[in-house]
Amino acid sequence: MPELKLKTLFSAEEIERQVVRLGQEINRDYQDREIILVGILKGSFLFIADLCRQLQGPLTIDFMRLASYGSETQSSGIIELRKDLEVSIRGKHVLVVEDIIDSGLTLQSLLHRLQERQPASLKVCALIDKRARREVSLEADYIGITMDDGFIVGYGLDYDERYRNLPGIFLAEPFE
Ligand SMILES: O=P(O)(O)OC[C@H]1O[C@H](OP(=O)(O)OP(=O)(O)O)[C@H](O)[C@@H]1O
Ligand code: HPA
Ligand SMILES: [Mg+2]
Repeated sequence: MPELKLKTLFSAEEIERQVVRLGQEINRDYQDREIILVGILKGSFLFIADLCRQLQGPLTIDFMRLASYGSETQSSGIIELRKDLEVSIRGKHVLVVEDIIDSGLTLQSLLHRLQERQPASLKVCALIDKRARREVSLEADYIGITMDDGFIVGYGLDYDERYRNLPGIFLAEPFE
């Protein structure tokens, strides 16, 4: 695979500022209500690790693994469930933690699956909201950073499984 040419879009410091702000908003809204944080693997692993350390109320953490991009830069449209939750969410306050909402297809499939399990509430926190390629009209309840089009990597986001470990978020220039 050729090396991508990367341009800094959001620094680690900017991401940290947004994670702290999101934590404050979530703390204010949930107060002492217990949350089940649902991280969507793999992309959200760094975001949920940082976000959960900003949260002050009682919470538990579980993960789902959904995938549709593989080695492409556009959604295949087929949202594959590779790992389900291990806990029941019935009657619980669920907060989904996503790294990015792009076409919206992953979130649409996810919310459909989770709503059927009758949680007390179901909200979404997304670090990145990329609106240019949205195919379904969905909004997150908590949004870190909004951006225009362009394929990004870093802070959990990959291209063909690489670059997830970068501390900031970068624009992959060949895909602009
Ligand atoms: O709004 P969408 O167009 O559906 O895109 C968003 C989803 O795509 C990516 O997952 P991916 O399929 O790449 O799996 P990964 O998290 O394991 O990288 C990303 O982590 C989101 O879950
Ligand atoms: O821009 C992106 N980068 C990495 N993964 C993604 N999944 C949806 N959009 C993106
Ligand atoms: Mg991916």
